[in-house]
Amino acid sequence: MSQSTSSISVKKRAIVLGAAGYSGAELVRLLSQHPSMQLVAAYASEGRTAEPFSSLYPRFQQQVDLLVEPWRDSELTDLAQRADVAFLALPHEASEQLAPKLVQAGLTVFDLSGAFRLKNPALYPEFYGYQHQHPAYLVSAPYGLAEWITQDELEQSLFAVAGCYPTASSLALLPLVKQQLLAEYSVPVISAVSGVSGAGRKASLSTSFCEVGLAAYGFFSHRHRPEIEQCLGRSVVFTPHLGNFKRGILATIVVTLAENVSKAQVDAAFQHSYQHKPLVRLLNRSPNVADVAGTPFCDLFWQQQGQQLVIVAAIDNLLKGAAAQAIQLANLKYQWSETSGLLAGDPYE
Ligand SMILES: NC(=O)C1=CN([C@@H]2O[C@H](COP(=O)(O)OP(=O)(O)OC[C@H]3O[C@@H](n4cnc5c(N)ncnc54)[C@H](OP(=O)(O)O)[C@@H]3O)[C@@H](O)[C@H]2O)C=CC1
Ligand SMILES: CC(=O)N[C@@H](CCC(=O)OP(=O)(O)O)C(=O)O
Repeated sequence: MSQSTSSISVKKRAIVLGAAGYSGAELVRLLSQHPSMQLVAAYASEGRTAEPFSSLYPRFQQQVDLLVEPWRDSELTDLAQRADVAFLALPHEASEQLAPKLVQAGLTVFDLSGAFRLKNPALYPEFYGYQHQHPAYLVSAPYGLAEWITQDELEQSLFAVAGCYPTASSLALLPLVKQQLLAEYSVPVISAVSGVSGAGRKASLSTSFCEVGLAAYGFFSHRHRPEIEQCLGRSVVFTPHLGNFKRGILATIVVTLAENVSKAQVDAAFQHSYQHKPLVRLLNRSPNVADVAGTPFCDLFWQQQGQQLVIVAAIDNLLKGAAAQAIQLANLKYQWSETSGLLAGDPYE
């Protein structure tokens, strides 16, 4: 067997569902350049006609040559003979219906939606507006926060990739929670600003150019609050904001430390958590969304005064908060380099 044939034969064959959307488009871009995965098909909703990816996203002309086809459940027939891995960038309810079918068809599934993130099915009606139909998968699907996932969890076939605001918030807070550095009574206060791509590509008045300024929303009621609380095992106050920029999230988090926690202990908690994690950068200056937009990194910074600690986290919502984290999880699952396919060829302008 020639070298090129043998290297092609070990590649995982990937499909993307939701490829016409913002996070799906990032999956298509990243998978097209991934050394160990081959993107074999990309799908949008059933109502569409097949269209070149580069006509949906003209900046990819002469870079990504692929047809985005309408998804029909008939694709499930013999799918395992054509693909190994599915990345879903779909609305939550569509993912909830499709992911179990894809797993049963024999594929490994990385789901970017919130459909499998919450362990408690009773939370779905309140925070997602529907009754969960597949609670068994809520139990088995690992929560896909890549820096904190365990080897045992990586054995599973369905991954609930962490949400965008929760990725920034939990990466900032978990080192302190794990080292028990927070005051018992401290309720972390998370204020986070997202760019408009966080709301998806579909047109809506509230995200149109002339409407977006800078405003808070979702007070106490956003579906990411229970997700962050589940990840940390403690209550938080979470207030998202929509800002007038395209992509990125900046989360500013205020906590109260336990008595007598030193700066050295706080520094050590972050160093210990992330010293071997290539996609978390610990900064000695305040992070800027401009420095992470178009990258798979989470930038973290903290400042302490007595028992008060402010942590700032910045990510690209579509990358570390979605597509890049899904690929990072696949890299970990298949024991490739954690950053494989994530750092080269960044076309963001
Ligand atoms: N945007 C972000 O920052 C983040 C998004 N996510 C999650 O990723 C998912 C996708 O988000 P986003 O990219 O913003 O969404 P978009 O609205 O930009 O794209 C959604 C995609 O899903 C397709 N789709 C919709 N319904 C169906 C269906 N029933 N069957 C098959 N395909 C369907 C759409 O196809 P068509 O265009 O043909 O309608 C489109 O391609 C969501 O669950 C979101 O919560 C996660 C983290 C961050
Ligand atoms: C700006 C904006 O509207 N953001 C979305 C969250 C982004 C997203 O799609 O959420 P997941 O990460 O859970 O998938 C919102 O507030 O609902």
